[in-house]
Parts: sequence; structure tokens; C-alpha cells
Amino acid sequence: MELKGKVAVVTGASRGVGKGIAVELGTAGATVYVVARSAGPLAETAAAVTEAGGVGIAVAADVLDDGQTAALFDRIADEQGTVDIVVNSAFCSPDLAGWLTRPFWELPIGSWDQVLGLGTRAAYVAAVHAVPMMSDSGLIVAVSSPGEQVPNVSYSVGKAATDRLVAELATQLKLRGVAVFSLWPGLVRTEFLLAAARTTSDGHQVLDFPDGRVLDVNLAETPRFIGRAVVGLATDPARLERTGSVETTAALAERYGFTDIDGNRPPTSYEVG
Ligand SMILES: NC(=O)c1ccc[n+]([C@@H]2O[C@H](COP(=O)([O-])OP(=O)(O)OC[C@H]3O[C@@H](n4cnc5c(N)ncnc54)[C@H](O)[C@@H]3O)[C@@H](O)[C@H]2O)c1
Repeated sequence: MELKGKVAVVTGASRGVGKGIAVELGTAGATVYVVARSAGPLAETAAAVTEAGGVGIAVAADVLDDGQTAALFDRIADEQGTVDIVVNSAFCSPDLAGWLTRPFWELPIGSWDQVLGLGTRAAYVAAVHAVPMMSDSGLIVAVSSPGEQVPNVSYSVGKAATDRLVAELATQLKLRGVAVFSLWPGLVRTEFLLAAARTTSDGHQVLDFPDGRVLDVNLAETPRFIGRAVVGLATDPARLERTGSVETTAALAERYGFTDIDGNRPPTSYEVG
């Protein structure tokens, strides 16, 4: 209950990484505004946050629409007066799944806007609205990725842009006491990933790479693992010293001493065979 009384926002929280983060923030006692476009799955996340020990509040909003992002933070200002933690995890993986195996010149140009608009621009817009009402020990996290491992130009450039955005925000926010981090999970066992996986004859779920290699998905971390990483950052009194950096879930697990929900730490790298 280390985060009891703290107010958090998690975008992209109807499933996947965002949902795992929201539930772990709830486990630590936070009030969590969970945000995505569809009300139905969001209500499930909000209920899971409350069941975990926090207070889950579902807000259906499209973070590609600046007006809806502004309305989200206006509502939090009215209801809570402040915000302590903002986590940006909204992402467009359903479309990306079809892009990964195709070269960039065959993809719609809009794929660029979707990845950079959601992954980078929406995080910028959220910060614009959050910072003026943020407590002086606030925390902003952008979920990013070692994008160069994914064979997609927009994804790689978008993740590099997110990491740079974090560094720039951190420079301006350090004097206000607000810490900003880019957080790289390993491979995460999300609904998206599992849907893209194939089950082998010996029962393993694997991802097929365009070059014929396969990757065992069962080794991947759960979405709760990155949630524990966010809680670690949110409860670390010395975090401002590291503001602006890229953090990995594996390194944070070592630093803060947490494991995944099965009690193990996922691998820090994966053999693709
Ligand atoms: N899954 C992995 O293995 C993995 C690995 C490394 C990094 N990541 C990163 O984690 C982040 C989240 O990925 P994920 O796998 O959880 O994706 P996901 O597709 O499972 O979840 C994305 C969430 O964003 C929401 N969303 C989509 N468009 C939105 C919009 N316009 N407005 C508001 N919400 C919107 C979706 O409804 C969903 O809740 C991404 O930045 C991704 O790059 C994922």
C-alpha cells in the first residue's frame, strides 16, 4: 500500500502492458485512471485495480484526439486536484502485427503517423496537460522498447523518438522534482503476442520470424512484471537522480528486488532458434 493516496493515469490500459501496470499500481494502493477507447474492457481493468487494493476508474478516451486527452486531465483535476503518476502505454499493435513482415515501402504511409502519433506524440500531449497539475514528486513513464529488434521502420524510429522525448522532458522537469523514464520491457506475454504465436507439436507457443527463426513465447515476462517495475520507480525516493534515462524491466527487478508473478525473473535476452 506504498502508493495509497497517489493518483495515477495509465493509457492503453484495457489490455496488455498497460493493464498489467494498472493492476500493480492498484496492488500498491494507488487510485488509477485507466484509459483506452473501449469502455467494456476498461471496466474489467478498473475492477481488477480495485480488487487488487487500489481504486480503479475507467475513462474511455482516444489519446490521438488532443481534445479527449485535455478532457481526461480536466476531469482528474476536478476529481483529485492533482496527478502523481502518468504512464503512457497506448499502442496500435493490432495493425502493427500485419506490418512486421512487410518492408516499409509496401506499408501505408499512415503507419508512421499511427506509431509516432500514439507512441510519441500522445505521450507529449499527456505531459503538456499533466505537468501543470502534477505534484512536485511526480513521475512520468513512457513504455518504449529496444525498437531496433523489430523489423519495422516506423516502430524503430518511434521508439527512438520516445526515448529522446523522455530525455528532453526530464531536462525541463528535473527542477520541478518530476522524474521521467523510458521503460523497456523484454518480450511481454500480452494478448497481442499470444494471438500472433503458433503452438508447436510439443505444446510450446512460438513466434515465427520472417527469416524462418522462431522464438519461445513461454519465456516472455507477464504484463505484471513491468507493472512491478513502475511501482519500483514510483516508490523510489532517489529516482530523480536517474531521470531521463532508459530503464529495462530486468535491471529494475535487480535494483528493486522484485520477480514476475511466478516468483522467477524472465530472461534478459532470448535465444531465437
Ligand atoms: N508486447 C510486447 O512484447 C512488448 C515488448 C516491448 C515493448 N512493448 C510496448 O508496450 C506498449 C504496449 O504494448 P502492448 O503489447 O500492451 O499493446 P496492446 O495492443 O496489447 O495494448 C495497447 C493498448 O492501447 C490501447 N489503445 C490503442 N489505441 C489507442 C488510442 N488511440 N487511445 C487510447 N488507447 C488506445 C488499446 O486499446 C490497448 O489497451 C507499446 O509501447 C509496445 O511497444 C510491448
